[in-house]
Amino acid sequence: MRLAVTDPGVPEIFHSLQGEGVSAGKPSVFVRLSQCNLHCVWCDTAYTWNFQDTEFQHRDDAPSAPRKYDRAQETVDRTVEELTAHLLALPCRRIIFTGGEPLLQQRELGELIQRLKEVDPSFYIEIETNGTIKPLGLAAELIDQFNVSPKLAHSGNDLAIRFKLETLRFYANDARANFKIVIETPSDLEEVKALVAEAGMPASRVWLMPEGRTPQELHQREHWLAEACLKAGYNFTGRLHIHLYGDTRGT
Ligand SMILES: Nc1nc2[nH]cc(C(=O)O)c2c(=O)[nH]1
Ligand code: SF4
Ligand SMILES: [Mg+2]
Repeated sequence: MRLAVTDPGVPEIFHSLQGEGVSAGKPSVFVRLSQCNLHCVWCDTAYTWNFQDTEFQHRDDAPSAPRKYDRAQETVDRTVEELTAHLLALPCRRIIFTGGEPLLQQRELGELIQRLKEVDPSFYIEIETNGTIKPLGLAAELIDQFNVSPKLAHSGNDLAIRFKLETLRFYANDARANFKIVIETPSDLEEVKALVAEAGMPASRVWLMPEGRTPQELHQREHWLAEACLKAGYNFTGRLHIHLYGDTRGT
């Protein structure tokens, strides 16, 4: 499987508190897989996809110098066997596969989860996914919780690649899925309401989260977003890890 790295050659696997959404505050092991099928302008893990041979644009780009990452330096490959051994040795059974988009590697991911649960059925598996890819096979069967984060227009992705109605309806009909939508401005609320209605997401399984990669940016949005959640009946989530550690790999 292809993973992101904290340092060249070191896979980004780390023990931290889940910072976002329904399980916020829970001790977890994160496994960050490389590669994404979307290219959000504000993505905080652009080192999983914004490689030198691509044309993608990101907010961090300087006008004449796009911020691009070296694919070889930013990725590392590990077999399912190696990852199984690595995760079994860690003192935490809540595993969160994130990325990038982890379902791009769902066949191997399913095998990895199967091996983990064979050894220890108490493993609890969350996945952070952008909601454009349906889980299949072992992944569909064995993932305990889908944290689905559909992207709005402000992400900069074309509608055709970021919005897959049938896939969102699939998640809306699966009680293991909850939705975590990144919000930038109060005007995003109308887009959220239309999305929630069209996909049939129950409001009780919808979390709104401020966009921000610094405590200051988050703070600016938290107050009006909390009010908006109260008014519309959605859940609110901050980004605990940004307040605790800043925008740092491996946290
Ligand atoms: N602590 C912590 N919580 C997180 N929840 C979702 C994360 C992600 O990057 O997907 C994340 C992350 O990177 N760190
Ligand atoms: S879907 Fe997630 S990982 Fe992919 S570009 Fe958007 S924010 Fe980044
Ligand atoms: Mg993150």
